Amino acid sequence: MKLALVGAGKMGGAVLTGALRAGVLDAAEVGIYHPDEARRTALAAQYGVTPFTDDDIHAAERVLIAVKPQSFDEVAPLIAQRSAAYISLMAGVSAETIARRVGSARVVRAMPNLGARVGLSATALAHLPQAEGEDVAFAERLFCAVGTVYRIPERLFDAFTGLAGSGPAFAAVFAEALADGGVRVGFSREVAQGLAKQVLLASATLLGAESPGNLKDEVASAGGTAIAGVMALEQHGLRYAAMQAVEMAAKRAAELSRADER
Ligand SMILES: NC(=O)C1=CN([C@@H]2O[C@H](COP(=O)(O)OP(=O)(O)OC[C@H]3O[C@@H](n4cnc5c(N)ncnc54)[C@H](O)[C@@H]3O)[C@@H](O)[C@H]2O)C=CC1
Ligand SMILES: O=C(O)[C@@H]1CCC=N1
Repeated sequence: MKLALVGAGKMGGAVLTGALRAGVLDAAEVGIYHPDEARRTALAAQYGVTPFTDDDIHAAERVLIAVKPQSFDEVAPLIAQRSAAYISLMAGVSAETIARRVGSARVVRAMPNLGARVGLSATALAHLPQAEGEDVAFAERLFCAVGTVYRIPERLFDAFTGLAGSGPAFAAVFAEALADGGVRVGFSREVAQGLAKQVLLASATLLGAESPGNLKDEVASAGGTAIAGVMALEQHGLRYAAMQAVEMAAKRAAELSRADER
């Protein structure tokens, strides 16, 4: 079972590392492809796998595409072959488009998030009919190694990208803003950032067992401090801003699906 990774960056690297660690992939059967020889040699050494040449990529049984959507048009002819299965985690590039460009309809589409680095990705999966069976089962094992897999219709991928794929960036902005608030009320940046992170970690863990509304109600006592803060968030439109963030990110994913807007 030879897997070629094309695009060993932040997301491709996270999935590869998690799958090797979980034993879903055997390092001896994985290669990293990059057209630049020095780059593929360095990346392969970094992950303890094989550097893949043009010949190797054309002999691979499966190809994981983890380049930027904007690079796909340039990368597709380099990796195209009829007998391979392709798993893509690119935002906004449809399974049909991938199939057309690589010449194989054995295509599985995934949308993970950076939670993959810590085994907590929420990953969407969808596939073309030709990838039914072992191809999609393989993709499911791969992404289960880095978190939880959700089988959803491909028409919901842009929405999933807006909320789950992009969400860690929104949470990080909120963490940064909380830390700024801490600095404003007198803490050093270092202390404020540490406190903001711990608050989000504790809240995320608590949210594993209860709804967001309940958690808010448990913290916000009558006439207390938290409800005063919640009122400030509402006054300044945090809820609207968060909803718009998801909507705009989903819209951008839809734009990316049109080659001329990538
Ligand atoms: N970063 C994130 O949180 C998420 C990213 N994604 C998707 O993952 C994909 C990659 O994103 P990142 O990892 O963030 O970007 P990145 O820039 O870290 O990784 C892209 C990698 O592709 C490599 N590359 C470029 N051209 C290549 C070629 N011709 N052959 C082989 N490798 C080549 C680059 O050297 C780079 O290491 C994107 O399509 C994005 O939509 C999906 C979900 C979340
Ligand atoms: O490139 C991005 O912004 C995103 C995050 C989710 C998928 N790709």
